[in-house]
Amino acid sequence: MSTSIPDPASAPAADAADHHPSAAGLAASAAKGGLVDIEHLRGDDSPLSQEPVLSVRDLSIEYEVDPPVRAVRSASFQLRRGEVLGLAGESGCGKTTLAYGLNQLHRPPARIVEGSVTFHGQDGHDVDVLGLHGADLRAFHWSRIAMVFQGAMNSLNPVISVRAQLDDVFTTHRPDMSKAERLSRSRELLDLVGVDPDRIGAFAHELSGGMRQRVMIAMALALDPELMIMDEPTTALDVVVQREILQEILRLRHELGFAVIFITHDLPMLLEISDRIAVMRAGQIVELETAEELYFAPKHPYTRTLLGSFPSLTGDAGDFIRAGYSDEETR
Ligand SMILES: Nc1ncnc2c1ncn2[C@@H]1O[C@H](COP(=O)(O)OP(=O)(O)OP(=O)(O)O)[C@@H](O)[C@H]1O
Repeated sequence: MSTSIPDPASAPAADAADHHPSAAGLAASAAKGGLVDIEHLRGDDSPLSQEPVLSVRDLSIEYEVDPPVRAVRSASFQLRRGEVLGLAGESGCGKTTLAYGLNQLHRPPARIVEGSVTFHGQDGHDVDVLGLHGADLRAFHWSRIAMVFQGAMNSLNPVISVRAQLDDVFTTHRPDMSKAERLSRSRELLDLVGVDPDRIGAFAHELSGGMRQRVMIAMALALDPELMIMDEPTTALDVVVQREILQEILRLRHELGFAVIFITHDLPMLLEISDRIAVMRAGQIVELETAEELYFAPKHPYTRTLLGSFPSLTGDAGDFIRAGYSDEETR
């Protein structure tokens, strides 16, 4: 059964802001309590447009094991150009399977059972993502949709330098670039993600975890993708580095205009960084709303349960997001 997802065009972010305290207000109050101590960087001049970059329709994915596991069930949503869409839900609800499947990065025993994924390129052409194969699919990865996953920083090759690894992305996907252009673009990318370009000759073991993850983000950005899928990209990092990298990601999407699908267990964090949040339960998207709507007026009982499972969001223990608002406003 198809999940009913509100049409993004009929639920603009501004609507929520009209009825509830602003996102910036959420952040300010969060900052006071300090538990989700990240700056709210979406800002009022978010690059969010109404134009879609990705349309997912009735996507179902199954693990062909005995008995089969239907990990994603008729997921439908539309992602807008420049939007940060948070994907929330308890462990095992299908977030990672969805993220890999919609990008055709899933591996057996996972199989796409039904559905469609359409990428709406900035060049005006639509791409049937699930119809891509071989060289076309490889070209599509990185250049249109890039992925950064939790262990990404550990997948940097330990025996070759950062320079060689960035170089590799360009020689594979942009064979016309000269050596000088590759070097200059690589240095520029490191600078963009907050790594000193002079570290370009470093090997992975010479870099901290945070720096390695930044290098992975630089690699993901190398070919100017229009969408970044980030699966727990900061979970393995300490809280301070996590916060710095989140700020960097949001600054970059603001500067470069790519959309982000951001997966994490950390609902308070998603409330801070996302334009909209999709809540998944047992393979289904049960609610998709602006962060404000989701927090102040959750519709699905599971969303309320999920919010309730973070005492800092709803209870007396943390009381940080509510700080500054009366109980009436947050009920
Ligand atoms: N290789 C596999 N074979 C069989 N079942 C699998 C496999 N990988 C995942 N699953 C099942 O698919 C479902 C969705 O898993 P998935 O990893 O996508 O969830 P998730 O929400 O990303 O979880 P987490 O937050 O813990 O990463 C779970 O029931 C999981 O047990």
